[in-house]
Amino acid sequence: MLLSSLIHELDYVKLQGPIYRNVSAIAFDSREVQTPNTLFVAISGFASDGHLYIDQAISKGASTIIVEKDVEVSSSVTIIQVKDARRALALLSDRFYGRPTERLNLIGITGTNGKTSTAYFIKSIYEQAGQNIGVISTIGTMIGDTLSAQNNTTPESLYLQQTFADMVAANIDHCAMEVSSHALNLQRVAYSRFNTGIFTNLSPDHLELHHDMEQYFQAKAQLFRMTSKHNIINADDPYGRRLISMCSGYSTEFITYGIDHDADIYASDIQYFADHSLYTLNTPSGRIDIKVNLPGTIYVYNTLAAISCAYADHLSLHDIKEGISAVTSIKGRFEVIHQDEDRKVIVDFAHTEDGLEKALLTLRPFAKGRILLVFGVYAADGETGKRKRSAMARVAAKLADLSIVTSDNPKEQNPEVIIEEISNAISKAEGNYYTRMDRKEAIELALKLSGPGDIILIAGKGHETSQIIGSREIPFDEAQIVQDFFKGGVGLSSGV
Ligand SMILES: CC(=O)N[C@H]1[C@@H](OP(=O)(O)OP(=O)(O)OC[C@H]2O[C@@H](n3ccc(=O)[nH]c3=O)[C@H](O)[C@@H]2O)O[C@H](CO)[C@@H](O)[C@@H]1O[C@H](C)C(=O)N[C@@H](C)C(=O)N[C@H](CCC(=O)O)C(=O)O
Ligand SMILES: Nc1ncnc2c1ncn2[C@@H]1O[C@H](COP(=O)(O)OP(=O)(O)OP(=O)(O)O)[C@@H](O)[C@H]1O
Repeated sequence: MLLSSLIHELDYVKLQGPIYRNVSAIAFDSREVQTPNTLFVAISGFASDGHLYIDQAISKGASTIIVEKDVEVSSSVTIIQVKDARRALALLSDRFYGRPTERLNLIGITGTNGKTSTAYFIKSIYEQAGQNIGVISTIGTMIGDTLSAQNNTTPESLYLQQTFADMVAANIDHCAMEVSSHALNLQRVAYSRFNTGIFTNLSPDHLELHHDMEQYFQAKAQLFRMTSKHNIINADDPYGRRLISMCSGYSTEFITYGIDHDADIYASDIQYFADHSLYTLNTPSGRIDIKVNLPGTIYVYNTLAAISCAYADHLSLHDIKEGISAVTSIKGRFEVIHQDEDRKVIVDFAHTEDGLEKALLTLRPFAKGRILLVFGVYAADGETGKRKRSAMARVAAKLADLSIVTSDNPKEQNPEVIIEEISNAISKAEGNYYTRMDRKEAIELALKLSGPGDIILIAGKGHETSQIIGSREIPFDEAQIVQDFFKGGVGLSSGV
């Protein structure tokens, strides 16, 4: 593509060098520059600075560089200075890949918890209605039956636009994607054309980036100014109600869903069972009975979010009902990985205090024996990390009978310090706990200590198949550990 066309709508501060030159690829990481005539975008990051790698990018073939700062390079290289390199990257990626979201019904899902499951419920409903739909989520990107892994919940704009273009090429008409608050603040979704935005809920998370709940809320709220057709909002969530007031001033139509408050789309007559829930779905165009094959209130909410989206897109109540009941499990979301007459072992991605509380509350009414919880708290720096660890510890102390405190993804932090902080907080809240730094040993200990009627909840890593300790990523498969344990049949006690 010709650089002059690519930068046609780019708002730049300074331009130096030829613009009638070819752009063969775009990169924002010098290590990814592979071909001559690459356009390299230098991003001033949190940990490093892309401007430091401009020479490396040029030596590998970059001939156009987007910068935020003054730099000196050879006159054969085109330098374009912009105010915000991440935003420029998003614009250029959209144009480079042919504005793919003009040809997709793009549905963005944001909120602290429930984004992945909402996306999968949406996928199932649209497929039931015979539609082609792609998904971009923490679990990976799904195009057709192919699931590919990605680094972020919401990928950087370059990869995102490339994925949208792949979806268009595969004749996909709809895309349900998770939109993280990082993505909104860091311009990853700028220039993506969202038809629909969905808000699930807001509770403390990612405060290392957003500092406080107000900033976190404002980050999420940006999505609802980017939508052209529908804003779909959980009316039972306090931040959802704030968002409803904000959205009532926008031209985009909004639809509310909920259980407790008046909402356009709501669930009534809810019956909870150990492995599913039943409810009556009420919409302005009729009622229908719904079966959700994942237990607890959270999946009533997540299905209502998905249903509201399908309803807004005029899908039938019949397809909605069938699509919801066709979801029998979602990887790492309340996934039962072992069940016999004595014990049930569940892996769940609960990694926030709200998620952990909801997971434990879902289990409690159906636990004939005790609830044994294996959990850690992933690394978060400073006061934010300390606050999160004690909040999750208090939830564990209150709602689990016994916790085995262990490592999550400690990354560069000292796992012993993290575990000590959690266990001190459990102790202060008068909960029961053991500690095992090695997560495999922690899981095995919980299984050994479990007795008839007990439920073992392994929380925090869900679908993940590795653990990050220091800078090393080590393969780690919780389902496999549990299966191996029961195959070996070692050391099961009759309870402690
Ligand atoms: C905190 C955060 O979001 N960081 C993102 C940010 O990294 P950064 O600013 O620290 O990058 P940096 O290391 O300072 O490097 C600056 C620039 O120099 C470039 N570079 C660097 C080294 C080199 O040799 N050459 C080179 O060109 C880098 O590619 C980058 O463009 O910009 C990078 C490039 O886009 C992202 O990959 C990176 O996401 C990291 C991997 C990350 O872990 N992010 C998490 C916190 C995140 O985004 N999470 C959300 C929410 C998850 C949820 O749902 O809970 C998500 O959407 O995934
Ligand atoms: N509506 C909800 N309210 C509170 N907790 C929830 C809700 N839905 C799911 N959870 C909890 O959060 C965990 C993660 O769920 P899910 O993956 O759907 O959320 P998410 O928003 O996509 O999170 P992430 O972006 O971190 O993957 C679940 O395993 C569950 O414990």
